Amino acid sequence: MTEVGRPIILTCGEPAGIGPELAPKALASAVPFVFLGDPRHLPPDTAWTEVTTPDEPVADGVLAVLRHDFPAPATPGRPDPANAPAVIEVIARAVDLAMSGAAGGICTLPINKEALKRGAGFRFPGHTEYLAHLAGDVPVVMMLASTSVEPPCRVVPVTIHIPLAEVPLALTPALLEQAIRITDAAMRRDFGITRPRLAVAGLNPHAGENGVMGDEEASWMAKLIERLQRDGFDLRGPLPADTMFHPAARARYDAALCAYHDQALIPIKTLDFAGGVNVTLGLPFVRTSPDHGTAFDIAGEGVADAASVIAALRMAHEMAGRR
Ligand SMILES: NC(=O)C1=CN([C@@H]2O[C@H](COP(=O)(O)OP(=O)(O)OC[C@H]3O[C@@H](n4cnc5c(N)ncnc54)[C@H](O)[C@@H]3O)[C@@H](O)[C@H]2O)C=CC1
Ligand SMILES: NCC(=O)COP(=O)(O)O
Repeated sequence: MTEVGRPIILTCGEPAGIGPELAPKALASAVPFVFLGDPRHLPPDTAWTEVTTPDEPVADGVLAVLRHDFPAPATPGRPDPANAPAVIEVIARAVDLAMSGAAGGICTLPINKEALKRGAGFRFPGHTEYLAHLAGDVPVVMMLASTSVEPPCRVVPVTIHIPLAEVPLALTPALLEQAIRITDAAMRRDFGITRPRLAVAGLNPHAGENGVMGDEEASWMAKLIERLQRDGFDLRGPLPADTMFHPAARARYDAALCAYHDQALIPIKTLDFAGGVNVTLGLPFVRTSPDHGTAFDIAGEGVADAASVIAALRMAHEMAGRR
C-alpha cells in the first residue's frame, strides 16, 4: 500500500540512461511520487497515466506522469544533444514544484554531465550546484548515505567535482567549517539525530603523520576542529582516512567529512552501492538521488537495479515528513 504524504517529484534525468526504466520499478517504494519527463522515454510496457498536478490520485501500480515533452526520442546509451535543454528544464520545474509546496521534495534520476555540457552548455558540475543556484545561490553540501549497512556509512565530500590537483587549494578552513555547520544542522533537521557526531578526514596519508607526510592537518585542520569543539560541535579528527570506514570506526560517528570526492565516495559505493543515496544538505527543499549514474553500458536492457532509487525516494519521503 502506498504511504501518505506530499508526493515527491522524480525527475527523468538523462533519457538515454537507465533513469526512465527505473521509474516504473520505483513504484515498489510505496512512496507517493510523480515522474516528471517525457512518457515516450519510458519502457513501452509501462502502465502510466498523465496527471496535471503532483497530488492527482492514480490507481495502484500505475506510474503518474507530469508530462514534459522532449524534442527527440531516446536511444539507450546515446544521449541526443537536442534533449539536453529539456533535461535541465525538468530539474528547474521540479524545484519550482518543491519550493511552492506542491511537492514534498525532489528525487533526481541521473544526468550525464558531459551530455549536458556539450548539448546545452550546462555550466554546473552536477545537480548539487545547479540546485543550490536555483534555491538562490545558497551554500550546500553533498552527502551520500547508506541505507543497508550497519553502522551506517554517511560521507560528505567537502570538495566535489574538481581535479585532484586542485583539492589542496580548494579545501580551505572556511569551506570545511561551512560543510561542518551545514552537515550538523541537516543531521538534526533531516535525519532526527539530536547530537550529531562528525568525523573529519585528513587530506594526506596517515593524516599527515605530524607533518612528515603533508602539513594541512597540523597547520590548520586540527585548529579549526578544536575551535568548533569549543563551540559545542561533537567533532573528531583530522583522522587518517584509510582507517575511518571499517565497522568499528563508523560506529563512532554519524557522518564523515572527507577532503575530496573519491575519499568519500569509494567507501560508500563499496559498502552499499545498491542502497546508497545522494542527499543535498542545506537546500530549502528536500532533494535525494540514487548514488549511481546513467549507466549507458546497460541502458535499455531492463536489468538496472532499482534499489538505490527506491532508497532515495524513501529517504526523501522521510525527510519531507520531518520538515
Ligand atoms: N546524480 C547524478 O546525476 C549522477 C550522475 N552521474 C553521471 O553518470 C555518468 C556515468 O557515470 P559512471 O561513473 O559510469 O557511473 P555509473 O553509476 O553510471 O556506472 C558505473 C557502473 O555501475 C553500473 N550501474 C550503475 N547503476 C546501476 C544500477 N542501477 N543497476 C545495475 N548496475 C548499475 C553501470 O552499469 C556501470 O558498470 C557520468 O556522466 C556521471 O557524471 C554519476 C553519478 C551520479
Ligand atoms: N559523484 C556524485 C555525483 O556525480 C552526483 O552529482 P549530483 O548530480 O548529485 O550533483
